[in-house]
Amino acid sequence: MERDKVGGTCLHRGCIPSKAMLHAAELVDGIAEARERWGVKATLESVDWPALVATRDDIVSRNHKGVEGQLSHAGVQVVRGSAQLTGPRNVRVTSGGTFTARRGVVLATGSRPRTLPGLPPDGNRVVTSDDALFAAGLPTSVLVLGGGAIGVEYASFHRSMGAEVTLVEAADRLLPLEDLDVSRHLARGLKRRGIDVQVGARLMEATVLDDGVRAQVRTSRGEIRTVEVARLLVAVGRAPVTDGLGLAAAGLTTDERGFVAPADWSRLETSVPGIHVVGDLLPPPSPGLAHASFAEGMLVAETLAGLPSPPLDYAAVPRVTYSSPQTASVGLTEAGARERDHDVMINTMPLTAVAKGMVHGQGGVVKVVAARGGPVLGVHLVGPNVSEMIAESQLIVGWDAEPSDVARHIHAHPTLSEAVGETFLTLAGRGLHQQQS
Ligand SMILES: Cc1cc2nc3c(=O)[nH]c(=O)nc-3n(C[C@H](O)[C@H](O)[C@H](O)COP(=O)(O)OP(=O)(O)OC[C@H]3O[C@@H](n4cnc5c(N)ncnc54)[C@H](O)[C@@H]3O)c2cc1C
Ligand SMILES: NC(=O)c1ccc[n+]([C@@H]2O[C@H](COP(=O)([O-])OP(=O)(O)OC[C@H]3O[C@@H](n4cnc5c(N)ncnc54)[C@H](O)[C@@H]3O)[C@@H](O)[C@H]2O)c1
Repeated sequence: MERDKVGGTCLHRGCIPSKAMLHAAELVDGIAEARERWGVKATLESVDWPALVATRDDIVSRNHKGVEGQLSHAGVQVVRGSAQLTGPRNVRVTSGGTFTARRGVVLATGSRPRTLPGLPPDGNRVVTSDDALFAAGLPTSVLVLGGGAIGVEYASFHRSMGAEVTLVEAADRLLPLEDLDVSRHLARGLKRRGIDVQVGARLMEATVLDDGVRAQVRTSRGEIRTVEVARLLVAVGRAPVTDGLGLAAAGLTTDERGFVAPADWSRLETSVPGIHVVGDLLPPPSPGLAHASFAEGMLVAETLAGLPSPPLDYAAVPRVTYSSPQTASVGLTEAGARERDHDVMINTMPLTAVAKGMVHGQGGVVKVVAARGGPVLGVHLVGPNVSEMIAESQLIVGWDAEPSDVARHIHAHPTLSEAVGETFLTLAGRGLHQQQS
C-alpha cells in the first residue's frame, strides 16, 4: 500500500535526487580546480537549474519505472492510497478496500522532515529538504540549520553552486555521531570552501522578509550575528510517520520519540505477533539509512517466507556523507571504542601522503580504530571518493579482521585506497612511510 510513489523518500526526495545534484556540484567544482591547478582555461558560464533538474528527475523517473516494473514482475499488487490498521491483521485503504493479511503486516511508513516551532516552512524562503528539490531556482545565499547529513550535503551543494552559505549546528561539531576527527576534517574542508560553519550555535530569531529571511544566530562565543539570506533550509532531523496509521487499533504504541520499536529485533517483529517494522520507523540502533532499510526489508520478507536470513549487523553498516569533502565510516568511533573499554590502537594518515591524494589535492584523512591485539573496530575516512572507498572497510569490520589480515593484501598503486592499506600496514607493525606509535 502506497499513498504517494513506490520508492519512497530515498528515490523521490532523498538519496537519489540529492546525489544527482551533488554530482553536478562536483562537476562545477572541477571547473575551478581545472583552472586553478591544471592550467585548463575554463570558466563557469552559468548553471541552468531547469536543465539540472530535468537530468535529476529523469534519473529518478527511470528508477521509479524500474521499481514499478520489478514489483509487477514479482506479482506484487500495489494498492494506491493511505493505509490504516483496523486490527492486528486488518488494513483499510482510503482509496477504498479492506484487506486481511494471512502471514503478517509490515509497517514501512518512513519519516518526514522535522520542523521547528515558530519556523513553518513556506516552500520558498523557509524550506525543508523536500522543498529545496522543487524550488523555482537556486538561491544566492542560504542559511542551513542543522549539521547532520542533510545539512552538510545541502550546504556543500549550494556552495558549489555559488551561494554564500552559513551552516548552523547546535551541537559542538558537525555530524555529531561520527568520530571527532571526521567532524574536524569535514568542518575544515567546508570552511576552506568558504562556508561559514557555526557549531555550538543557535538560531535565536528568524524574520521572513519579502525576498528572504533575516536570522539572528548566537555563536558558540555568545556573539549575536545577523545574517540575511535568500533561503533558510531547516535540516534538524526527521520524524517517523505514524499519524493516521491506526497503531492503537492493532494494539501498538509508539515510543516517546514516535518510533515503533520491535519487541524482537532479530525478526523486527513488534509486540503484536505478525506485525513487523522496518526502515525509518525503527528507533536506533537502526540508523535511518536507505541501505539499512533495504536490508531490514529483506530480513522481514525472508522471515515471513520461512527462508533463512542472516542477522543484521548494524555495527557494520557504512555511513556516508556526499558533501565536498565526503565522509565515510563504518564501525566504532574512537570515543565509542573507549566507552566500551577497548584497549584501542589508533592510526591516522592524511590522504595526501599517497601520490593519488596529491593528485586530487583536496586533503582528507584515513583513521583506523583497532583493539590492541584484536580486530579492527572502526574505519573513518574524509576526502574525495571516500564514498566508494568504504566498501573494503565494511568487510574488514564486518568480518572482524585484524590489521595484519588486511596488511597482507596489496593495494593497487596509485590509488587513494593505498592510504587505507598503509594505515593497516603500520598498525600491523610493517609501516612503510609511518612509524608505529
Ligand atoms: C535529503 C535526503 C537525503 C538522503 N540521502 C540518503 C543517502 O544518501 N543514503 C541513505 O542511505 N539514506 C539517505 N536518506 C535517508 C533515506 O531516504 C531513508 O532512510 C529511507 O528512505 C527510509 O526508507 P523507508 O522505506 O523506511 O521510508 P520512506 O522512504 O520514507 O518510505 C515510506 C513510504 O511510505 C508511504 N506511506 C507513509 N504512510 C503511509 C500510509 N499510511 N499509507 C500508505 N503509504 C504510506 C510514503 O508515501 C513513502 O513512500 C536521505 C534522506 C533525505 C531526506
Ligand atoms: N548521505 C546519507 O546517508 C544521508 C543524507 C541525508 C540524510 N540522511 C539521513 O536522513 C536522516 C535525517 O538527516 P538530518 O541531517 O536531517 O538529521 P540528523 O538528525 O542526522 O541531523 C540533524 C542535526 O541538526 C542538529 N539540530 C537539531 N536541532 C537544531 C537546531 N534547532 N539548531 C541547529 N541544529 C540543530 C542536530 O544536532 C543534528 O546534528 C538521518 O537519518 C540521516 O542519516 C542520510
